[in-house]
Amino acid sequence: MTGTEGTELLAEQGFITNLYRRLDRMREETVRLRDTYLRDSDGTPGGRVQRDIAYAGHAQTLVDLNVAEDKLCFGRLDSVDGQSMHIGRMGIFSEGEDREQLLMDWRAPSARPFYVATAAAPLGVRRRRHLRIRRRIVESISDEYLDLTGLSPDDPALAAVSASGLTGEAALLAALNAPRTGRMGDIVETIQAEQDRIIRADRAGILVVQGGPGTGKTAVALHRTAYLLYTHRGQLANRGVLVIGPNRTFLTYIGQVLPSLGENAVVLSTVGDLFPGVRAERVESSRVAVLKGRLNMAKVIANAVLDRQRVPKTTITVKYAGGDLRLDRQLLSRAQERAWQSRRPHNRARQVFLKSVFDQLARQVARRHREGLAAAIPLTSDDFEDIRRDLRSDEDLQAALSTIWPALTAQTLVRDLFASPARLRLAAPFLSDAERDLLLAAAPTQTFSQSDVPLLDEAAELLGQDDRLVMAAATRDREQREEYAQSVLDMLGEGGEASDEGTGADGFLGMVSAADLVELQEDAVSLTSTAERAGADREWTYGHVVVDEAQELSPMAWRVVMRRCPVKSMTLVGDLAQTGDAAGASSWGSVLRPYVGRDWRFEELTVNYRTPAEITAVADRILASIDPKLTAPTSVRSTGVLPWWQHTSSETLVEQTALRAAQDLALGGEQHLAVLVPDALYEQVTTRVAELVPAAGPGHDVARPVVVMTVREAKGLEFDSVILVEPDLIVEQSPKGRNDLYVAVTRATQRLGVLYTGRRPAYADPAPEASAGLW
Ligand SMILES: Nc1ncnc2c1ncn2[C@@H]1O[C@H](COP(=O)(O)OP(=O)(O)OP(=O)(O)O)[C@@H](O)[C@H]1O
Repeated sequence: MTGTEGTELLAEQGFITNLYRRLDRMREETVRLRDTYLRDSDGTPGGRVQRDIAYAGHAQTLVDLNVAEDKLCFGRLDSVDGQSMHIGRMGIFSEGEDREQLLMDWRAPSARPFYVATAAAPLGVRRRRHLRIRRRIVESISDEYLDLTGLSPDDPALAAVSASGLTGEAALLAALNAPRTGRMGDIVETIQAEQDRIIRADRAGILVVQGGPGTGKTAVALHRTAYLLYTHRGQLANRGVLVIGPNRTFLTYIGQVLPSLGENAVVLSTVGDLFPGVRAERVESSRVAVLKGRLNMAKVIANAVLDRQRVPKTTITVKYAGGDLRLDRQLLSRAQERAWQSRRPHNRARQVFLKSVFDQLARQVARRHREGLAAAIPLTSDDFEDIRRDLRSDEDLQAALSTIWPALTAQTLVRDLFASPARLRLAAPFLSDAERDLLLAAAPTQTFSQSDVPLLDEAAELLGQDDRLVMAAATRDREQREEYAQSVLDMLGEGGEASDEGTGADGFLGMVSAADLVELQEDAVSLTSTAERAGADREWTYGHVVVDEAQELSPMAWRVVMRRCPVKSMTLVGDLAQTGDAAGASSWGSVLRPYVGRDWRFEELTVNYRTPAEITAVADRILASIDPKLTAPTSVRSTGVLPWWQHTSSETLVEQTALRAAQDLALGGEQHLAVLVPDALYEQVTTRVAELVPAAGPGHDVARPVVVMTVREAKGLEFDSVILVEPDLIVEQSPKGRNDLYVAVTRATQRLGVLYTGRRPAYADPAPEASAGLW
C-alpha cells in the first residue's frame, strides 16, 4: 500500500466510523419510539389498533436498520466539479437542522452513475471508488478514474482505468471468486451497466430478460424488485410484488436477497403454490404435465363447468303441499337461459337459476290454487313470498336442483372431471382416446400436482364464489370464534383467575366480552402484512409480477400468472436454451402473444458471471448442439482449473461418485458441492454419499456443504463445485435432456467433474465438428 492509499484508507475509515455511529443512534431512537408505543394506548379498540400499527412500523424500521449493518456503504462517487457522495444500502442523513445527506441509497437516481458511468461516458464522474468493509472496518479501496482529461500519460491514475468494460472490476472479481454459502447474496456493490439498465427499466408493461446461465438474471430480477418498490413505493407497497420461481428449493435459495435489500412486501411462490389451500405435492409424469399444460385445457375446464349446468331430458317431479311440482325441460331451460344471460360465474349464476326455478314453481302452485277448492281466496304477494321461501327450504327440491346446477368448488370440479371417463369425453372431445386415458390414469384423488393448479385456478375463475356461501362461512367462523372466546372467558372465571370484582388479574377480564375478544383478534388480522394477505387470497392482484426461470411455465400456467397482474406490469427472466419442462416455452413471442400481442420489451444479458471460461467451453459445445444459432454468454473470468472426466464401470459408479465427493470436500474451505444425478440414480447416490460424507444431504437442504440433486432441482442454483454423474442418462431421461445437461454443467463457480460409464462425451473436448456429432 502506498502512502497516499494509506491516507485515503484512514480518511474513509473516519467517515465510515461516523456513519455507523449515526446508524447506531437511529437504531436507539427507533427502539425508544417503538417502546413508547408499547405503553401508549387510550384503551379503546381503535386506539389499540393505532398503537399496534405504529409499533409494527417502528419494528419494521428497526429490521431495516439492522439489515443495513452489513455493507452499509460500499462506494463513493467523486464528480468533476469536486463534489463527492458515498453510496450504500440506504439513504442516511446527518442529525440536526441541516440534515446533510451522508449516504445515498443505491436505488436513488443520483446513484446511477456509480453503476453505469464509463471512461467513454463518464456522466460527470471523475472517480468511482469501491470500498470493501467488513465488521465496520475499511479493508481496502479500489478506484477507477473515468474523467481522464488533463492527466499526463504517466499518471498512476491511468493504470487504474478498466479496459474490460466491467464496472469496479476488482470488486466484481472478488465477489465472483468468493465461496458460495448455499444462499444467494445481493450484488448491490457490483451491479454492471447492462444489468443496471434492466433493474431501472420502466415499470409499465412486460419486460422479457433473456440471458444464458450465470448472466445474473435472478440477481437482476430481485434487484429490480427492490428498485421498483423503492421508486414506486406508493403504488406497490399496498398491492405487493409477486416473485415466481421454479421450485421451493430455489425460493429458499433466493429468499434472503430481498430482505437484505430491506424489502418485505414481496410474495415468493411457485406456480404450484398460487392456489391457497392446495399444496401441489403429487408427482406426475411429464407426458401428463404436457397435456395439462396445453392451452386447450382452458376449453376443457370451461366445458366441464357447462356440463354441470345441464338440463335433464326427463321431467323431475317433486311432492309439494300434497301435489306434484313438475321440473320439466321447458321450465329448467328457461331458468338456465336466465342464469346464462346474467353472465355471472357458475356459483353466482346459480342464484339466478334457482330464483327463476322457484318463481316458476311458485306460479305452478298459484295455478293449482286457482284451480283448487280455495280459489275464491286470491293469493297475496305475501303468500307468494311464503311459497317461495317454502320451496327454497324443501329438501327434495334442493336435492333435485343441486344435481342440475350444483354449487361447486374448483377442487370438486377438477377431481370429478378426471375421475369420470364420461365427463372427460364430454369436456374434451378434441383429445384422443389415448390422451384421455392418460389423464384418467393420473386422476388427482387426495392431493394435486403442480400442473393441476392452473386447472384449479381456471375452474375457480369460471365458478366464482357463491356470495351467500362466503357470507354464511364468515358468519359461522365468527360464531365459532365467539364460542371459543366465551369458553376461554368461562374457564378463566371458573378457574378463579378472575377476582371477586369480576376482573382478571390485570383488571381487564370483567370488562371484555367474547365479541370484544373476537374484534381484537380481527384487528390483529388487519395488521398482517401485504405479503401475508396477498399470499392467502387467490384473487389478489399484484402491482408487479416477476417470473424467474420463466421458460419453464406451461401455457396454462401463464394464464394463472397473467390473472395475478391485470395491469401487466411484469419482469420475465429466463433462458430458452435451459427449458427443462416438456410443457415449457420455446419462444417468448408465442408465450406472450395471447395476452399482449407484440406489446412487450426485450433485453438480453450477455456476460456469464458464474462459470469460469474453462467450464463455459464445455457448456458452449453443448449449447451449439441444442441450437447452433444460440449465442453463448461470455465468461468474465478464468480459474486455470480444467473440468475432469472420469470413466468408471457401472458397478463402481456410485462408489466412485461418493469417493470423488469426499475428496472434493477434503479440499477444505467453506465450499459447497453439488452432486447432480439422473433421476434413476438419485436414491443410490444420496445414500452412499451420505454414508461417506456425513455433511451430505438431499437437494432441498441447499445450505449443506454437500447436496445430491436431480438437475430439475438444481435449476437456478449454483455451487463452488459440481460433480455430474452419468450425463448420457440425463440426456436420455427427458425430451429436453440436452437442455438439462446444459443446465447441469453451468452450475459451478469453480470446479466441474464428470463421471461416466459409456464412451467419453464428445463435448468433453474441443473439436470443430463437435456440435454435429455430440450424440
Ligand atoms: N454484477 C454482479 N456482481 C456480482 N455477482 C454477480 C453479478 N451478476 C451476477 N452475479 C453472480 O453471478 C451468479 C449468477 O447469477 P444468477 O444466478 O442471477 O444468474 P442467472 O442468469 O439467473 O443464472 P441461471 O440461468 O443459471 O439460473 C450469482 O452468484 C450472482 O450473484
